[in-house]
Amino acid sequence: MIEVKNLVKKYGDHTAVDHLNFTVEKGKIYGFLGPNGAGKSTTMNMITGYIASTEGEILIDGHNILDEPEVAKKKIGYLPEIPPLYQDMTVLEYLKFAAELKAIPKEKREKNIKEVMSTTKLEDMKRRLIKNLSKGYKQRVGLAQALLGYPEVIILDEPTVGLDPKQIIEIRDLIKSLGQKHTVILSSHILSEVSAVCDHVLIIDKGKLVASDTPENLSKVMTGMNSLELTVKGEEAVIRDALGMVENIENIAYHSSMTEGAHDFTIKISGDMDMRENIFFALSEVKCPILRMQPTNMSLEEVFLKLTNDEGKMRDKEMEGEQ
Ligand SMILES: Nc1ncnc2c1ncn2[C@@H]1O[C@H](COP(=O)(O)OP(=O)(O)OP(=O)(O)O)[C@@H](O)[C@H]1O
Repeated sequence: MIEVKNLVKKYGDHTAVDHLNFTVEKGKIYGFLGPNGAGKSTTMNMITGYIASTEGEILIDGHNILDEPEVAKKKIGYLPEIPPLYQDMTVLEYLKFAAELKAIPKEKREKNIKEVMSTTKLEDMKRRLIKNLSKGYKQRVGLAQALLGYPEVIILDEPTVGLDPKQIIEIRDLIKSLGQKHTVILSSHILSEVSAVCDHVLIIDKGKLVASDTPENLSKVMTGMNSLELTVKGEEAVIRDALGMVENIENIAYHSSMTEGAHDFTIKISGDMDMRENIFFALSEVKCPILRMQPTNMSLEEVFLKLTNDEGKMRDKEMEGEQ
Protein backbone atom coordinates (compact mmCIF):
# COMPACT_ATOMS: atom_id res chain seq x y z
CA MET A 1 0.00 0.00 0.00
CA ILE A 2 2.80 2.45 0.91
CA GLU A 3 6.43 2.08 -0.07
CA VAL A 4 9.02 4.36 1.47
CA LYS A 5 12.32 4.08 -0.35
CA ASN A 6 15.59 5.64 0.80
CA LEU A 7 13.79 8.62 2.23
CA VAL A 8 15.96 11.53 3.39
CA LYS A 9 15.00 14.94 4.76
CA LYS A 10 17.60 17.55 5.54
CA TYR A 11 16.96 20.87 7.24
CA GLY A 12 20.16 22.74 6.37
CA ASP A 13 22.97 20.58 7.77
CA HIS A 14 20.66 18.63 10.02
CA THR A 15 19.44 15.24 8.74
CA ALA A 16 15.99 14.75 10.30
CA VAL A 17 15.19 11.59 8.29
CA ASP A 18 18.12 9.43 7.29
CA HIS A 19 17.64 6.88 4.47
CA LEU A 20 14.41 5.38 5.71
CA ASN A 21 13.01 2.24 4.02
CA PHE A 22 9.78 0.48 4.95
CA THR A 23 6.59 -0.92 3.46
CA VAL A 24 3.09 -0.61 4.82
CA GLU A 25 0.66 -3.40 3.93
CA LYS A 26 -3.07 -3.03 3.45
CA GLY A 27 -5.48 -3.46 6.35
CA LYS A 28 -3.07 -3.25 9.29
CA ILE A 29 -2.50 -0.73 12.06
CA TYR A 30 1.09 0.50 12.15
CA GLY A 31 2.68 2.28 15.07
CA PHE A 32 5.42 4.73 14.34
CA LEU A 33 7.36 4.98 17.56
CA GLY A 34 10.28 7.19 18.47
CA PRO A 35 11.55 9.66 21.05
CA ASN A 36 11.08 13.39 20.78
CA GLY A 37 12.72 14.70 17.61
CA ALA A 38 13.23 11.23 16.07
CA GLY A 39 11.71 12.35 12.78
CA LYS A 40 8.16 10.97 13.06
CA SER A 41 6.27 14.13 12.10
CA THR A 42 8.75 14.90 9.32
CA THR A 43 8.22 11.42 7.84
CA MET A 44 4.45 11.70 8.10
CA ASN A 45 4.49 15.12 6.50
CA MET A 46 6.43 13.64 3.58
CA ILE A 47 4.10 10.63 3.23
CA THR A 48 1.10 12.94 3.10
CA GLY A 49 2.78 15.20 0.55
CA TYR A 50 2.82 18.16 2.91
CA ILE A 51 6.58 18.63 2.58
CA ALA A 52 8.99 17.38 -0.10
CA SER A 53 11.78 14.94 0.61
CA THR A 54 15.44 15.78 -0.01
CA GLU A 55 16.06 12.32 -1.47
CA GLY A 56 14.19 9.06 -2.01
CA GLU A 57 10.60 8.38 -2.97
CA ILE A 58 7.21 7.53 -1.54
CA LEU A 59 4.69 5.45 -3.46
CA ILE A 60 1.06 5.33 -2.36
CA ASP A 61 -0.55 2.33 -4.04
CA GLY A 62 2.06 2.69 -6.78
CA HIS A 63 1.62 6.47 -7.20
CA ASN A 64 4.53 8.75 -6.40
CA ILE A 65 3.38 11.42 -3.93
CA LEU A 66 5.40 14.15 -5.68
CA ASP A 67 4.77 13.18 -9.33
CA GLU A 68 1.07 12.35 -8.98
CA PRO A 69 0.03 14.26 -5.86
CA GLU A 70 -3.69 14.38 -6.64
CA VAL A 71 -4.18 10.62 -7.07
CA ALA A 72 -1.83 9.76 -4.21
CA LYS A 73 -3.30 12.31 -1.75
CA LYS A 74 -6.86 11.10 -2.38
CA LYS A 75 -5.83 7.77 -0.89
CA ILE A 76 -4.71 9.36 2.38
CA GLY A 77 -6.62 10.90 5.28
CA TYR A 78 -4.35 12.89 7.61
CA LEU A 79 -4.82 14.06 11.15
CA PRO A 80 -1.81 16.25 12.00
CA GLU A 81 -0.59 16.65 15.59
CA ILE A 82 -2.48 19.94 15.78
CA PRO A 83 -5.72 19.45 13.81
CA PRO A 84 -6.45 22.37 11.47
CA LEU A 85 -9.85 23.22 12.95
CA TYR A 86 -11.80 26.46 12.50
CA GLN A 87 -12.93 27.31 16.00
CA ASP A 88 -15.81 29.60 14.93
CA MET A 89 -17.47 26.99 12.73
CA THR A 90 -19.93 24.38 13.91
CA VAL A 91 -18.92 20.75 13.47
CA LEU A 92 -21.24 20.41 10.48
CA GLU A 93 -20.07 23.63 8.84
CA TYR A 94 -16.47 22.55 9.23
CA LEU A 95 -17.05 19.08 7.78
CA LYS A 96 -18.93 20.60 4.81
CA PHE A 97 -16.01 22.97 4.28
CA ALA A 98 -13.48 20.11 4.53
CA ALA A 99 -15.53 17.98 2.08
CA GLU A 100 -15.48 20.87 -0.38
CA LEU A 101 -11.71 21.32 0.02
CA LYS A 102 -11.24 17.61 -0.63
CA ALA A 103 -13.25 18.05 -3.84
CA ILE A 104 -15.77 15.38 -2.91
CA PRO A 105 -18.54 15.57 -5.56
CA LYS A 106 -21.46 17.69 -4.31
CA GLU A 107 -24.06 14.91 -4.51
CA LYS A 108 -21.91 12.61 -2.36
CA ARG A 109 -20.95 15.11 0.37
CA GLU A 110 -24.00 14.86 2.61
CA LYS A 111 -23.93 11.04 2.73
CA ASN A 112 -20.19 10.98 3.41
CA ILE A 113 -20.45 13.62 6.18
CA LYS A 114 -23.21 11.60 7.85
CA GLU A 115 -21.08 8.47 7.69
CA VAL A 116 -17.98 10.06 9.21
CA MET A 117 -20.05 11.70 11.97
CA SER A 118 -21.55 8.32 12.77
CA THR A 119 -18.13 6.60 12.84
CA THR A 120 -16.68 9.25 15.14
CA LYS A 121 -19.90 9.58 17.18
CA LEU A 122 -20.31 13.29 16.52
CA GLU A 123 -24.00 13.45 15.54
CA ASP A 124 -25.09 15.02 18.84
CA MET A 125 -22.44 17.73 18.52
CA LYS A 126 -22.97 18.71 14.90
CA ARG A 127 -24.51 22.13 15.68
CA ARG A 128 -21.93 23.05 18.35
CA LEU A 129 -19.19 25.54 17.70
CA ILE A 130 -15.84 23.77 17.59
CA LYS A 131 -14.37 26.20 20.16
CA ASN A 132 -16.93 24.96 22.71
CA LEU A 133 -16.02 21.29 22.35
CA SER A 134 -13.80 19.32 24.74
CA LYS A 135 -10.34 18.33 23.52
CA GLY A 136 -11.54 14.75 22.97
CA TYR A 137 -14.41 15.89 20.75
CA LYS A 138 -12.14 18.28 18.85
CA GLN A 139 -9.89 15.32 18.12
CA ARG A 140 -12.90 13.41 16.81
CA VAL A 141 -13.72 16.30 14.48
CA GLY A 142 -10.13 16.13 13.22
CA LEU A 143 -10.54 12.39 12.69
CA ALA A 144 -13.89 12.85 10.93
CA GLN A 145 -12.19 15.32 8.57
CA ALA A 146 -9.42 12.78 7.87
CA LEU A 147 -12.03 10.11 7.05
CA LEU A 148 -13.89 12.22 4.48
CA GLY A 149 -13.47 11.02 0.90
CA TYR A 150 -13.07 7.32 1.82
CA PRO A 151 -9.24 7.34 1.98
CA GLU A 152 -7.70 3.87 2.16
CA VAL A 153 -4.91 5.03 4.48
CA ILE A 154 -5.41 7.05 7.64
CA ILE A 155 -2.37 8.77 9.12
CA LEU A 156 -2.60 10.05 12.68
CA ASP A 157 0.16 12.10 14.30
CA GLU A 158 0.17 11.63 18.09
CA PRO A 159 -3.63 11.24 18.18
CA THR A 160 -4.02 11.04 21.96
CA VAL A 161 -1.68 13.81 23.12
CA GLY A 162 -3.36 16.10 25.63
CA LEU A 163 -6.45 13.94 26.15
CA ASP A 164 -7.68 12.73 29.53
CA PRO A 165 -7.60 8.95 30.27
CA LYS A 166 -11.26 8.41 29.35
CA GLN A 167 -10.86 10.27 26.06
CA ILE A 168 -7.66 8.32 25.35
CA ILE A 169 -9.53 5.01 25.68
CA GLU A 170 -12.34 6.28 23.42
CA ILE A 171 -9.97 7.49 20.70
CA ARG A 172 -7.93 4.26 20.89
CA ASP A 173 -11.10 2.18 20.45
CA LEU A 174 -12.05 4.36 17.52
CA ILE A 175 -8.62 3.84 15.93
CA LYS A 176 -8.93 0.08 16.42
CA SER A 177 -12.30 0.09 14.68
CA LEU A 178 -10.83 2.12 11.80
CA GLY A 179 -8.33 -0.70 11.32
CA GLN A 180 -11.13 -2.95 10.09
CA LYS A 181 -11.66 -0.85 6.95
CA HIS A 182 -8.49 1.20 6.58
CA THR A 183 -4.75 0.93 6.76
CA VAL A 184 -3.78 3.06 9.73
CA ILE A 185 -0.42 4.60 10.61
CA LEU A 186 -0.18 6.36 13.93
CA SER A 187 2.80 8.04 15.44
CA SER A 188 3.29 7.93 19.15
CA HIS A 189 5.91 8.16 21.85
CA ILE A 190 3.63 6.23 24.22
CA LEU A 191 4.64 2.58 24.19
CA SER A 192 1.54 1.26 25.92
CA GLU A 193 -0.54 2.91 23.22
CA VAL A 194 1.37 1.25 20.43
CA SER A 195 1.25 -2.21 21.99
CA ALA A 196 -2.48 -1.82 22.74
CA VAL A 197 -3.52 -0.65 19.30
CA CYS A 198 -0.99 -1.67 16.63
CA ASP A 199 -0.36 -4.85 14.64
CA HIS A 200 3.09 -3.71 13.62
CA VAL A 201 5.66 -1.37 15.14
CA LEU A 202 8.25 0.71 13.33
CA ILE A 203 10.80 2.17 15.73
CA ILE A 204 12.68 5.23 14.54
CA ASP A 205 15.57 6.95 16.24
CA LYS A 206 17.58 9.93 14.97
CA GLY A 207 15.84 9.60 11.61
CA LYS A 208 16.79 5.93 11.16
CA LEU A 209 14.65 2.82 11.35
CA VAL A 210 15.96 0.69 14.22
CA ALA A 211 13.27 -2.03 14.29
CA SER A 212 10.20 -3.21 12.41
CA ASP A 213 8.12 -6.09 13.78
CA THR A 214 4.98 -7.07 15.69
CA PRO A 215 4.93 -5.88 19.32
CA GLU A 216 5.05 -9.54 20.48
CA ASN A 217 8.01 -10.45 18.27
CA LEU A 218 9.95 -7.37 19.28
CA SER A 219 9.90 -8.35 22.91
CA LYS A 220 10.50 -12.05 22.12
CA VAL A 221 13.37 -11.47 19.72
CA MET A 222 15.15 -9.28 22.22
CA THR A 223 15.12 -11.93 24.94
CA GLY A 224 14.93 -15.41 23.39
CA MET A 225 16.02 -17.89 26.03
CA ASN A 226 18.87 -15.68 27.25
CA SER A 227 17.31 -14.94 30.55
CA LEU A 228 15.27 -17.28 32.75
CA GLU A 229 13.41 -16.69 35.99
CA LEU A 230 13.28 -19.58 38.44
CA THR A 231 11.68 -20.38 41.76
CA VAL A 232 13.45 -23.37 43.32
CA LYS A 233 12.82 -25.19 46.59
CA GLY A 234 15.84 -26.04 48.76
CA GLU A 235 18.94 -24.49 50.30
CA GLU A 236 20.31 -21.48 48.49
CA ALA A 237 23.93 -22.68 48.57
CA VAL A 238 23.01 -26.13 47.24
CA ILE A 239 20.97 -24.57 44.41
CA ARG A 240 23.79 -22.17 43.54
CA ASP A 241 26.37 -24.98 43.46
CA ALA A 242 24.15 -27.08 41.23
CA LEU A 243 23.48 -24.20 38.87
CA GLY A 244 27.17 -23.36 38.87
CA MET A 245 27.83 -26.73 37.20
CA VAL A 246 25.55 -25.92 34.25
CA GLU A 247 27.38 -24.79 31.12
CA ASN A 248 26.76 -21.42 29.46
CA ILE A 249 25.39 -19.73 32.59
CA GLU A 250 26.87 -16.26 32.67
CA ASN A 251 25.33 -14.88 35.78
CA ILE A 252 22.97 -15.94 38.59
CA ALA A 253 21.06 -13.22 40.48
CA TYR A 254 19.35 -14.16 43.70
CA HIS A 255 16.06 -12.63 44.89
CA SER A 256 14.08 -13.39 48.03
CA SER A 257 11.05 -15.49 47.25
CA MET A 258 7.40 -15.13 48.25
CA THR A 259 7.22 -18.92 48.53
CA GLU A 260 8.35 -20.35 51.86
CA GLY A 261 11.40 -22.61 51.68
CA ALA A 262 12.07 -21.50 48.09
CA HIS A 263 14.38 -19.04 46.34
CA ASP A 264 13.98 -16.93 43.22
CA PHE A 265 16.79 -16.58 40.68
CA THR A 266 17.32 -14.77 37.41
CA ILE A 267 19.78 -16.64 35.25
CA LYS A 268 21.57 -15.06 32.29
CA ILE A 269 22.71 -17.50 29.64
CA SER A 270 25.45 -16.69 27.15
CA GLY A 271 24.49 -17.05 23.49
CA ASP A 272 21.01 -18.20 22.56
CA MET A 273 21.23 -21.84 23.72
CA ASP A 274 18.16 -23.32 25.36
CA MET A 275 19.52 -24.50 28.72
CA ARG A 276 16.22 -25.38 30.39
CA GLU A 277 16.71 -29.18 30.29
CA ASN A 278 20.26 -28.96 31.68
CA ILE A 279 19.01 -26.75 34.52
CA PHE A 280 16.20 -29.21 35.23
CA PHE A 281 18.58 -32.21 35.45
CA ALA A 282 21.17 -30.33 37.52
CA LEU A 283 18.59 -29.34 40.12
CA SER A 284 16.83 -32.71 40.17
CA GLU A 285 20.18 -34.37 40.93
CA VAL A 286 20.45 -32.34 44.15
CA LYS A 287 16.73 -32.91 44.84
CA CYS A 288 15.76 -29.24 44.57
CA PRO A 289 12.39 -29.08 42.81
CA ILE A 290 11.78 -26.28 40.29
CA LEU A 291 8.46 -24.64 41.14
CA ARG A 292 8.64 -22.14 38.28
CA MET A 293 10.87 -21.57 35.24
CA GLN A 294 10.10 -19.00 32.57
CA PRO A 295 11.93 -16.81 30.06
CA THR A 296 12.13 -13.16 31.09
CA ASN A 297 10.18 -11.29 28.47
CA MET A 298 11.24 -7.75 27.85
CA SER A 299 8.46 -5.23 27.76
CA LEU A 300 8.14 -3.18 24.61
CA GLU A 301 9.44 -0.31 26.69
CA GLU A 302 12.68 -2.14 27.50
CA VAL A 303 13.07 -3.11 23.85
CA PHE A 304 12.60 0.49 22.88
CA LEU A 305 15.13 1.80 25.38
CA LYS A 306 17.65 -0.82 24.34
CA LEU A 307 17.24 0.12 20.69
CA THR A 308 17.27 3.86 21.09
CA ASN A 309 19.50 4.31 24.15
CA ASP A 310 17.48 7.32 25.04
CA GLU A 311 16.30 6.46 28.50
CA GLY A 312 16.14 9.84 30.18
CA LYS A 313 14.51 11.67 27.34
CA MET A 314 12.05 8.87 26.75
CA ARG A 315 10.94 8.73 30.35
CA ASP A 316 10.36 12.48 30.49
CA LYS A 317 8.27 12.35 27.33
CA GLU A 318 6.31 9.30 28.54
CA MET A 319 5.42 11.14 31.74
CA GLU A 320 4.30 14.21 29.82
CA GLY A 321 2.15 12.07 27.55
CA GLU A 322 0.42 10.20 30.36
CA GLN A 323 -0.50 13.36 32.22
N1 LIG B 1 11.03 23.00 9.78
C1 LIG B 1 12.11 22.56 10.41
N2 LIG B 1 13.27 23.22 10.33
C2 LIG B 1 14.40 22.77 10.94
N3 LIG B 1 14.44 21.64 11.68
C3 LIG B 1 13.31 20.93 11.82
C4 LIG B 1 12.08 21.35 11.20
N4 LIG B 1 11.12 20.44 11.51
C5 LIG B 1 11.73 19.50 12.28
N5 LIG B 1 13.02 19.79 12.46
C6 LIG B 1 14.01 18.98 13.23
O1 LIG B 1 14.02 17.68 12.69
C7 LIG B 1 14.08 16.67 13.71
C8 LIG B 1 12.90 15.75 13.61
O2 LIG B 1 11.70 16.45 13.97
P1 LIG B 1 10.25 15.80 13.98
O3 LIG B 1 9.29 16.87 14.36
O4 LIG B 1 10.04 15.07 12.72
O5 LIG B 1 10.39 14.73 15.16
P2 LIG B 1 9.26 13.90 15.89
O6 LIG B 1 9.79 12.49 15.98
O7 LIG B 1 7.96 14.09 15.22
O8 LIG B 1 9.26 14.52 17.33
P3 LIG B 1 8.06 15.06 18.24
O9 LIG B 1 7.60 13.89 19.03
O10 LIG B 1 8.72 16.10 19.08
O11 LIG B 1 7.00 15.64 17.31
C9 LIG B 1 14.17 17.44 15.02
O12 LIG B 1 15.51 17.53 15.38
C10 LIG B 1 13.59 18.82 14.68
O13 LIG B 1 14.15 19.81 15.50
